[in-house]
Amino acid sequence: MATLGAHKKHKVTVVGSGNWGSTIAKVIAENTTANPDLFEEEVQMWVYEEEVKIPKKSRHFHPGVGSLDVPHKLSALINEIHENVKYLPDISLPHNVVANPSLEDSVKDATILIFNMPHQFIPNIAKQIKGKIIPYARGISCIKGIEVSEKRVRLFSEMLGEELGIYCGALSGANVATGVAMERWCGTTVAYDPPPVDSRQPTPEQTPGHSPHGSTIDLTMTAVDGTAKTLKSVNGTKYSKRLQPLPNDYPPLSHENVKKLFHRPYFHVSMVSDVVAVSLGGALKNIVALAAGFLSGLGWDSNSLAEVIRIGLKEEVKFGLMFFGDKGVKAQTFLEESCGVADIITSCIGGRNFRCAKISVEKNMPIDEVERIELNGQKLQGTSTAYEVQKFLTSRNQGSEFPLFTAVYGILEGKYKPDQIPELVEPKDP
Ligand SMILES: NC(=O)C1=CN([C@@H]2O[C@H](COP(=O)(O)OP(=O)(O)OC[C@H]3O[C@@H](n4cnc5c(N)ncnc54)[C@H](O)[C@@H]3O)[C@@H](O)[C@H]2O)C=CC1
Ligand SMILES: O=C(CO)COP(=O)(O)O
Repeated sequence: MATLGAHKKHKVTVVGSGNWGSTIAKVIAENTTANPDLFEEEVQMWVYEEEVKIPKKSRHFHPGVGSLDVPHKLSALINEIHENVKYLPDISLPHNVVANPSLEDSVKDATILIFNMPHQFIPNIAKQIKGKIIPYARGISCIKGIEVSEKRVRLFSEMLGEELGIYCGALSGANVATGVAMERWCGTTVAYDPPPVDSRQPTPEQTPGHSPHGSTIDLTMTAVDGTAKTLKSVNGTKYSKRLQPLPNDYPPLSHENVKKLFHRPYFHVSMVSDVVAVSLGGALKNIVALAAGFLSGLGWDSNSLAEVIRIGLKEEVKFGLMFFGDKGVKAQTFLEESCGVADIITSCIGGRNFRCAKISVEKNMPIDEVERIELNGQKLQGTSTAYEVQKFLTSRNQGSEFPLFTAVYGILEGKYKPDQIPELVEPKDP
């Protein structure tokens, strides 16, 4: 897409610096360097500050050098040695990744915000940056989780869009972070489907030939003269305030340009418009991976894991169509894209949820305890998602329609044993 007339560049901030947050900052920083006409080279990465010691097994630890054996601020250490020794050890980060411990400062000038942290921390982060970001900023959520309140379930792309008054897309795929960080080939799916925010002057995001909106757009167009009306909803996402068009002096955020922010030779991006399936696939597969881990812990083999994957995929699609059917979700996205089938498979082979669930059965230990011992501060997303999904299904009396999700919840609660999974997921006679 031509960038004629554009003279500003997008400034990108990654909000989060865990295992995946640091990896995606690396990917993006490589791409801002490769695309200097579109993006400012420096990528800010917000770091939840903590004191860390350089591990003795790290290549940065030199015995006898005293300063290396004392606690350091994580953000300062990242900027000094260009490595996140706690959450992404042994991977060099490009020098244009700049760690920033101040959340407000890191986001203040960004036109593109990449949200990438364990989902339980997002509501608090959204509260802190509300009103402190550029009003026409755009977001991409890399978060694999969902937000559940009393009677509704929200994607984090929706939640961030609504709370911050910006458009937010989603990135998700079969992307165990260490493999991506080591530049081993995989695919990912990016959903980016912003509404047309100006009826008279199409925004640069409206790429010819890109007819993105997955479902009927129920929104009030804004006008260029300032008599803009409030956008009510886009694909069902309610915006608390008017969506601001991206000024024309920025390069358009077309699918082509968004892809340039993420695509690498080792990280192949498929652009879609189905934000729901991309977000839900990433969230729900974490529950499925727990089931696979429980069975693997019993010593059951790949046949059992394949059955868990099959049933899990079916429940993902059903959940999407049942609760987000009005938002343009497509079964095809789950079945064909990395964010669906491929993510379930990798997560049931090598993800943290799988590994910790397996160990919890092998050692007969609560999974929270395994998480604490094994993950060095990284967070499991499947356990909280299993509870959140169950809370939502129970409030609608629909738990029995999702037997695998319900079985995982029951195992976490101690109500069932992992070897009961087969009988729990067996279809009941009508
Ligand atoms: N690690 C992986 O292989 C992948 C993870 N994801 C998803 O990416 C998201 C982020 O995960 P990771 O980067 O792996 O995180 P992580 O599991 O490494 O979590 C640790 C992060 O949480 C931060 N943190 C701890 N306490 C905090 C607090 N009170 N407030 C804010 N931040 C706090 C830590 O500073 C650290 O950055 C999750 O939704 C995850 O499901 C997606 C693809 C791959
Ligand atoms: O999302 C992932 C792979 O795509 C990683 O899953 P875990 O959080 O279970 O490690």
